Amino acid sequence: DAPLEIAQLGNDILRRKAQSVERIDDPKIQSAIDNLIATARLKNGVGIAAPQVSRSYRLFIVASRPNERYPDAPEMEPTAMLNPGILSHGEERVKGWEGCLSVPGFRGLVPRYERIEVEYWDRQGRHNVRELSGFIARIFQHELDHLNGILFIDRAE
Ligand SMILES: O=C(NO)N[C@@H](Cc1ccccc1)C(=O)O
Ligand SMILES: [Zn+2]
Repeated sequence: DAPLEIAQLGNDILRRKAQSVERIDDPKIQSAIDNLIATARLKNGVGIAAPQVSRSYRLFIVASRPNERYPDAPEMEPTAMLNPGILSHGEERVKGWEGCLSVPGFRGLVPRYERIEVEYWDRQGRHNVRELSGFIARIFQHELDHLNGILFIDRAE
């Protein structure tokens, strides 16, 4: 579970469309999940996506918890989300501050949907459909962008 090197802005892997995960029970996928959780914790991140540790898979971790940058972040168990997607969203967008472990030294005001209905497969291979809102919805959208080669600076206003 050694924390992994985080790709920085300018690294081409951050601009690629990541590949769908075919076999969730593949030991390579399961160890990537463990490494991502360890890396997010070490870097005090509230989320992290596989392309950021140079694994171009459609996989990220959402691990919201209060920290000095986001003191009112909700607490949740770090959750691996595989082959995620947004099924529907409300009209309302809200601007909020974001940063990125791959873009150190920058923060930006980014508009995100306030409420989204999402689907993803968890690390046990179960299909999940959930309604997300607020900061957790923001993290999901930030991480989903990473799987499509989009960074928050592309959206910051
Ligand atoms: O770079 C990442 N994830 O890709 N980590 C960001 C995630 C994030 C997302 C949305 C709002 C604030 C912060 C972090 O600072 O933990
Ligand atoms: Zn990021």
